[in-house]
Amino acid sequence: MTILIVAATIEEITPLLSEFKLQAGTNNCRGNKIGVLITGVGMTATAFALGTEFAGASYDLAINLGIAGSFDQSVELGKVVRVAEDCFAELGAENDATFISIDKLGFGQSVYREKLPANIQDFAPVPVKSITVNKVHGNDQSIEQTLTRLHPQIESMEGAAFFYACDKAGIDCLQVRAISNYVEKRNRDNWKIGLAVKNLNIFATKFLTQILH
Ligand SMILES: O=C(O)c1cccc(C(=O)CC[C@H]2O[C@@H](n3cnc4c(=O)[nH]cnc43)[C@H](O)[C@@H]2O)c1
Repeated sequence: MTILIVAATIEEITPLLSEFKLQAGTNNCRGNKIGVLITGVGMTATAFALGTEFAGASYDLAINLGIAGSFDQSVELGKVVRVAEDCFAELGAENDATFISIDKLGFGQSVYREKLPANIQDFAPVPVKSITVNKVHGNDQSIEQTLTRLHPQIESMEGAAFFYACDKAGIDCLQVRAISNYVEKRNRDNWKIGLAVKNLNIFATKFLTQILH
């Protein structure tokens, strides 16, 4: 099996890389080709890195691992979720108080979905609906407007770009994120990045162990 592991920063997947003795670039692991791609934070960096990668190599499955913010404050920090659907939340035009999506403008598609191979559906975590943003929400009014318009459960800065690139390249894709913070007025003291990274890597290690046999 050929797998590409994609993360914005190396810190988010360091425990996984250590466990499987993987490095950024191409690795041979138990007879499987495993690529590790560190894209940098944000949609532009992700799209460029994946476009470059997919131009030179094909994979059976690409996995995006990262942390994310949860709009729902009843979700425990550290929880691991699977992004079934992601959306370029800001791609479109403002018309005074209303927002016109890229779909409605007729210039493209804002929503992309995971594409799971049949054999991994049984052990994937709970599915959620995510949005991808250039500007992390940190204002009560804009959070309320986004919740009303898109009904997201979580947000990240890369997910939709990951799905977009996989869709264009025709590669199966899975996005798994652990909740590091709530989407609220910015308060870094409340973030639990260490816990989210730990839980994300526990999941990813089990997952990779299962699919590599
Ligand atoms: O210090 C800040 O205000 C700040 C704002 C945005 C992101 C960060 C990070 O350090 C993490 C970047 C990384 O994590 C993902 N992430 C985590 N939480 C969120 C969120 O609430 N909204 C959007 N993205 C989030 C993101 O995908 C980045 O890769 C610090």
